Amino acid sequence: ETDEHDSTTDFILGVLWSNGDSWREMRRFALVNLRDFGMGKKACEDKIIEECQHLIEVFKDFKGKPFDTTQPTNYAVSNIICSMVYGSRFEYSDPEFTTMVDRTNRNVLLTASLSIQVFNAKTFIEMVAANQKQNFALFRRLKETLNPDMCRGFVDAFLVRKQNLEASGNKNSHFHNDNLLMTVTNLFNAGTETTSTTLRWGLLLMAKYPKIQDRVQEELRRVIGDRQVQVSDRKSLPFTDAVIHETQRLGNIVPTSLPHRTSRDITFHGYFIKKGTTVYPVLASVLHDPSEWEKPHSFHPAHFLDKDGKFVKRDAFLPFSAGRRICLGESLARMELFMFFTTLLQHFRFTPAPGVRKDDLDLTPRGGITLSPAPHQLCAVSQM
Ligand code: HEM
Repeated sequence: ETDEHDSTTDFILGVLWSNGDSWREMRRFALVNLRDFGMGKKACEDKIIEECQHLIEVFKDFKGKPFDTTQPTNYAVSNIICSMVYGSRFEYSDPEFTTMVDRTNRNVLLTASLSIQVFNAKTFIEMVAANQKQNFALFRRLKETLNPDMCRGFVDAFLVRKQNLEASGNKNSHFHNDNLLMTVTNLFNAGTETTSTTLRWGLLLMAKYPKIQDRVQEELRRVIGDRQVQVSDRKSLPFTDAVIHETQRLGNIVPTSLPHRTSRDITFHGYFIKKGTTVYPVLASVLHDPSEWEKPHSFHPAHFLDKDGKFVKRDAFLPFSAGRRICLGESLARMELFMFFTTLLQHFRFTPAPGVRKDDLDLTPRGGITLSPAPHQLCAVSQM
């Protein structure tokens, strides 16, 4: 009964994609088109494989010296959603791209707590406005070169639909410039920081727990060897799959999901909740539930393995939330996490910076709308 997002969501995402018919139509259009542009399919797998190579080059350039993984990981992950939305990836040296990604990343951190939200509201709004300006410039360029018979990405598909509706005299549709901006911003924001943060948790956990990293790398060597990992390999990599799931479970990176609003009066677990009340679905109540998990607060990949080492699904694994507003990008995020994590672990051994003991690697999350690792550096020691 909480299909609606609360208006705080608009503030957090910097957009107005919250409720009613507009949400329904935009969500449907985004899903259909992202699938057309590869979400969950081979085309997307190929894009991720290409992006992995760019990310590997950046990691290699550090030559095993310690570095902060945030920016390159953000850029690589963001490029996947960019290629679906705008129709092309960007170079990591392109300031038009990097400033947009960096601003989004900063804005997520600015939402750390309510008092900081108020304090930072001006900076937040300025950065949202700057990203909007850049998006309008990108839309303009795409519009100038639009070919209705060959859509390059989501923006093209939206513009073509808008033009067709206008040509048929429909002036009241949801396909207007504001909704284009909102939907693109939603996809860009939701599709970058979440997946990148999860991936960085995964690398940090590997440096912190080298014996688990050993087992992942042993499995990758035994099952894959030197060849490129493919999505279809997942079922043959149960330990690695369990590590990725456990990273998402323990990481609990979207701790309060997005604020929802009850669409009618309801009694839930004996509590009366009035229509229109803001509800925060606290995902830790399932992800860290002591009645569901043997070691709720430890990194324990065996949560997802049976006694024979086979992968097992768990009902309380809900990092993407649930219900009608469940994460729209779940299949994309799962594919990205699997492909990026396995490819990086094939190529590199992740260790703490020299002089830092693995026990000193801090797993206390840094707050915000997402929970990310505290600032840290890792060494990526080349294995191939
Ligand atoms: C590990 C990565 C990710 C996690 C943990 C995650 C988690 C979530 C969560 C918890 C929500 C809120 C659901 C609710 O309101 O109950 C959400 C919404 C959403 N996510 Fe994700 N997400 C991830 C990646 C992505 C990606 C890659 C995309 C890109 C397409 C994406 C697009 C969205 C959108 C558009 C919504 C809003 C859906 C709506 O309001 O109808 N997410 N996500």
